[in-house]
Amino acid sequence: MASSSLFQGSPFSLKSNPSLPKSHASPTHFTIKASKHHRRPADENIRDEARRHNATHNHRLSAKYVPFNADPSSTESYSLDEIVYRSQSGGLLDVQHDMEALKKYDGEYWRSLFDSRVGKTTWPYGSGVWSKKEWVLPEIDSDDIVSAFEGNSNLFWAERYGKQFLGMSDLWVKHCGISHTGSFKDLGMTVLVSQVNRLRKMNRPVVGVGCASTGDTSAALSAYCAAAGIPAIVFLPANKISMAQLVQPIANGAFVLSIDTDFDGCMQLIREVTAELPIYLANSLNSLRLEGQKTAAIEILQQFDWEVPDWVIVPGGNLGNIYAFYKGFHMCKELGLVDRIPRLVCAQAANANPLYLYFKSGWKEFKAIRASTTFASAIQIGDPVSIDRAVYALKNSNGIVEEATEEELMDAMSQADSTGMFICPHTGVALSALTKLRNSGVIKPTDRTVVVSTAHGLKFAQSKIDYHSKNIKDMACRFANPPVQVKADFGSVMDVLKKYLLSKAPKY
Ligand SMILES: Cc1ncc(COP(=O)(O)O)c(C=O)c1O
Ligand SMILES: N[C@@H](CCOP(=O)(O)O)C(=O)O
Repeated sequence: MASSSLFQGSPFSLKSNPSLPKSHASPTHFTIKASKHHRRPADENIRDEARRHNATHNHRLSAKYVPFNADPSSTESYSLDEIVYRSQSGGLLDVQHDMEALKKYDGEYWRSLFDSRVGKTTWPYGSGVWSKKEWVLPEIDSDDIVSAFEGNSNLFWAERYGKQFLGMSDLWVKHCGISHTGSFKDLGMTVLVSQVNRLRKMNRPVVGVGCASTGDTSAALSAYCAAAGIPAIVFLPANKISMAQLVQPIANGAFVLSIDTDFDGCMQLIREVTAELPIYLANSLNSLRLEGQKTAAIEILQQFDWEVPDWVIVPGGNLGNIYAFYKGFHMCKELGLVDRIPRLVCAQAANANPLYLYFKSGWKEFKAIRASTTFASAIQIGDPVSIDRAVYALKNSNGIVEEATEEELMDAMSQADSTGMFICPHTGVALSALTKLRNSGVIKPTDRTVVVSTAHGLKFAQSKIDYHSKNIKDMACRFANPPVQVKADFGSVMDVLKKYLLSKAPKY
């Protein structure tokens, strides 16, 4: 157990509430006292209030960049205040936390601290990301944080979908896409843009922030930059993202380049450009992003009262997120919040499946591919930058990779919608993977399974319109539910309604 003295100087220091006996000190006490008796002065906002509290905190926790999966003898590391995306050898980087310092607090401490912050407006902990600040960017001043109180997304019990289509009783959909800009990218972008905000205050040479995107990273980057007054530059593959996604950065005032190439071409260009110009790279090649995204994994455990699900299924494209989930789960295990991690499944569209092919080869040879058009357009990626991270995550979680054809993913999306969800095609990919693993008996009927929904269905309304109008070449659109055209007279309306009600009437 953590001794009470360990709470001193912690983010919820005893100094905040010296009247409490040390044996009863807990993060929760601070919050309860604050919410019951404290009234913010009229001329103070929640940021000012946080600044006043933070003056007593001492930051003993830290994090730095190290080469990803480095040899234990490696001494290469960089401050998070440096602008660096690659290791000396050209490999990926990872954010490494001072685990010894974090381990001074036991699992119960962290569980209570994180639980105590849910549902509050205390800056910045009202965010599902920043409620885990000590594990994300422990050293950033709360005043520098750019947050839309992202995270804390719904974990939806997919009761009807699970029962009707899969014979499952414990199926959940983590709605990461019901968020500020409509995708899980908000979780990572709050962290990256906050760090940029800090760098700019330190007069580091960052004029703007840029990304290549299939539509969700660009939306999140544009919104967070707009909130902070930082220029955003987005490279989009022309005619390959949805209208709703295209209009997001335009509306948020970003500098939008529509480029006649695919995502991989845009990614290559933004890497070259950010090496030449004072533009900070916002794609998940930048490991800062994954620090925010990993909090979705912690949140899932928290929502299950720190019980570990058996499976978590994540749609994969550039492959940062599957590693972020692994990292979040692994940190919870290492720091004693839980005693195991779930098995991970990465789900890819068959039209954009380089990881699946690699997995099927027994991890023998990775080949980048040219991804074909897919309704899951945000994962139309053939040369994922985080391939090494994904393989690491899957190997260390006894993971699996599955794929879904266009028809499978659209049918799964439509079936899910018919049970009250309104999911994106990428979530359809994940649900198809689940169906295959259920049919093959790998996932059992009673296994607690979480499907990660990565974007809001409204961003992909056109794909649903095409499906329900049976307007897709070579697709049966078996679950289409087109509107019935009917004349504007009582008799005609009654006729179609009676027919409908008869088809729905219970058979006794
Ligand atoms: C909606 C959606 N789902 C899934 C993904 C895949 O995430 P990742 O690139 O981290 O694999 C992306 C982006 O790539 C996305 O925008
Ligand atoms: N789906 C992504 C693709 C880029 O992924 P990133 O996580 O590396 O930024 C998008 O929406 O752009």
